[in-house]
Amino acid sequence: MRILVVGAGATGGYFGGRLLQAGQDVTFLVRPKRAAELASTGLVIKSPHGELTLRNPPTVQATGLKQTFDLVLLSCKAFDLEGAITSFAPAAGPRTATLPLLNGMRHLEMLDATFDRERVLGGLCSLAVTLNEKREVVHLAPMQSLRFGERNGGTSERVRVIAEAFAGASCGAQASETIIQDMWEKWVFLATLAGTTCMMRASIGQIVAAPGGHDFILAVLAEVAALASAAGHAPREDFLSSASAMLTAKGSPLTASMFRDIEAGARVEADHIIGDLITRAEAAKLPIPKLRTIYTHLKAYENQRE
Ligand SMILES: NC(=O)C1=CN([C@@H]2O[C@H](COP(=O)(O)OP(=O)(O)OC[C@H]3O[C@@H](n4cnc5c(N)ncnc54)[C@H](OP(=O)(O)O)[C@@H]3O)[C@@H](O)[C@H]2O)C=CC1
Ligand SMILES: CC(C)(CO)C(=O)C(=O)O
Repeated sequence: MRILVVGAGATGGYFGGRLLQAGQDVTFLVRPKRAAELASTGLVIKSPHGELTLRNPPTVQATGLKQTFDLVLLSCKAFDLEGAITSFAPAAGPRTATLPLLNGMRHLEMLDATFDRERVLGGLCSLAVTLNEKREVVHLAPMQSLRFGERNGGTSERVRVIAEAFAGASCGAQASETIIQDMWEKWVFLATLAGTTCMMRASIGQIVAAPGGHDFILAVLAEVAALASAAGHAPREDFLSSASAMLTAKGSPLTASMFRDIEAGARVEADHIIGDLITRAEAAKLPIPKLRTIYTHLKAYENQRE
């Protein structure tokens, strides 16, 4: 199976690197700066699951994309999606499956508009990864999971083939027969985690230890969960109880990748992760006072960066 990983940042570098390590036919679609970095230092992964340096990982730049691939693993940030779609479109033939790893949901509609719905799978990843100052991929905690599946549910031959390609990569990848529900639940968790830790500039444990912190987190969770329910994807009971526990755990160092981006002064996916929820709340006429404050805060941060 020929796999094109779009982006060799934190998530793309991690999962693409694990696939390469397992002997899969992987090429990274990168921009010039990242191409030069990878050519000079290789792709370096530092992880509790094992460190890895891949010298000269196969890369291609948009102008050099001449052939189609079987699978596109899409790992850009939401604000780069339009440009990324234009770049990888020549690699997506009629039988190419695109598997996005982005948080949120709105990217599915954007991908459908270019590639048609049946060529776009559902997907998500759960792990904490970042690029350090040496541009190495640093995996911050043992948790790792990547899920993918048919958006109409059930399974298919192409999903089975993708699962086979991931089988030797030991990166927690697994097919799902309920991927859209899984993506909604991930969004509920992430929006609560990113919204609260970014606004408070603190980890879950530090927020919980502050007066009103525990209740604030649960109130945000309730707002996002109500939106998922209004969209027909009410979070499942077991998800809600484990999410509530993780999001209110005393002493927890947990933060979101968006929090790490803010700490680094980097751009954030405010519109994709929180703004899209506000749009949906307005359509459903649901009150979301906490999410509105979080969104104002993130947009003010973005204004400050300009
Ligand atoms: N980091 C994490 O722990 C997690 C992140 N996510 C989600 O995964 C998604 C990706 O995040 P993450 O991996 O952290 O982001 P990064 O910023 O680390 O990586 C994104 C990469 O995409 C590349 N890119 C963007 N546009 C293009 C293009 N047109 N052609 C080629 N490469 C391109 C960027 O390249 P360049 O270097 O040139 O800018 C960058 O290397 C986000 O939606 C995030 O919310 C989900 C779970 C965990
Ligand atoms: C939920 C979490 C923390 C793990 O995947 C995440 O998606 C992120 O930090 O962006």
